[in-house]
Amino acid sequence: MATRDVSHLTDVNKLQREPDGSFKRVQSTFRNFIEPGGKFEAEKDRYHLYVSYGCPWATRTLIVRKLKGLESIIPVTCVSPRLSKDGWAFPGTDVDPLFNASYIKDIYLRADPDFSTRFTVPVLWDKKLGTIVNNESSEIIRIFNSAFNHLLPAEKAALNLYPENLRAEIDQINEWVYTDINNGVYKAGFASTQSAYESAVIKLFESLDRVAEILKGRDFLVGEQLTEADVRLFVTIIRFDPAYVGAFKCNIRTIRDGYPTIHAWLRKLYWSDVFPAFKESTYFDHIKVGYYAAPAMARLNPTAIVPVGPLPNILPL
Ligand SMILES: N[C@@H](CCC(=O)N[C@@H](CS)C(=O)NCC(=O)O)C(=O)O
Repeated sequence: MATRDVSHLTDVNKLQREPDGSFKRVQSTFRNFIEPGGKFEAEKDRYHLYVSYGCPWATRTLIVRKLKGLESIIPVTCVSPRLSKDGWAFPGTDVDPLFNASYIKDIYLRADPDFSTRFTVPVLWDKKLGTIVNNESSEIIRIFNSAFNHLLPAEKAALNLYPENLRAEIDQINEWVYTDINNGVYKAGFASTQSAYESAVIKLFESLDRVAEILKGRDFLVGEQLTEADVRLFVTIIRFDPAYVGAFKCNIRTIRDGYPTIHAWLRKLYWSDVFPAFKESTYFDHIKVGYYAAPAMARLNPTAIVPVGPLPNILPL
């Protein structure tokens, strides 16, 4: 498929920094919902999910897809763990079953030939209309949480990760967890000045202290049940010791040695028999290769050597 040259948009080494050296994430572009009577209706095998197992944002959608039992309704395809100068590529993990595309950018340019921001994962693709429904993980998990319930067995339909009575508290916690922790690790890792790095890393650890307090004597962040707030935090914390401590210099403390309450919460979710989605959506090999050995990370780790530790990647309960 002939596509225009978008190389200036796909190379993470050329990401623009703010004048003070800090990293600013671009807004996602495709922001549609799946709803009855809308342009995008819930149907089996109409939608396709593209992910990277290394990417925390994409992993949010993988976890919720499994928690809700959507595996047979929404198939998934994973890119190579090595983000290249041309962006996410196929194969490497899976072949693209829809278009045999070489890159995720090819999927975006099918939906919008003039697309001109970042070619990110996750991507929720609509096979019927041949376009992208949504490329914002926080919205894709809300879609998965509720839009397909009528096609699911009662037990899966009943699982609600964003219940009405907890929404205010979930929204509130999501806001600072996103800014200081989920995105905070990237702000530290992608900072191009000492002061931008230091302010990001200090804010990150202040917010981890705050999470540690909340999790004292509790298994979940909000209420007495699993919510999307846990999913959104989990994907960053599971990557913390294996990737962010080293690759992004988030090394004031580790989770396993410095944060007993967060560490207990993390291991309970990862090893949970009730919610196997957490363990089954975690691929430490993709995570380590993705952050340490991808061409896109060459500026941060020019040798592309992948660290052996921590061993094990996650401790038993
Ligand atoms: N807001 C997006 C962010 C997704 C995102 O930044 N994904 C990264 C991978 S971890 C990506 O695809 N980056 C490729 C690029 O920026 O070129 C979401 O949460 O869905």
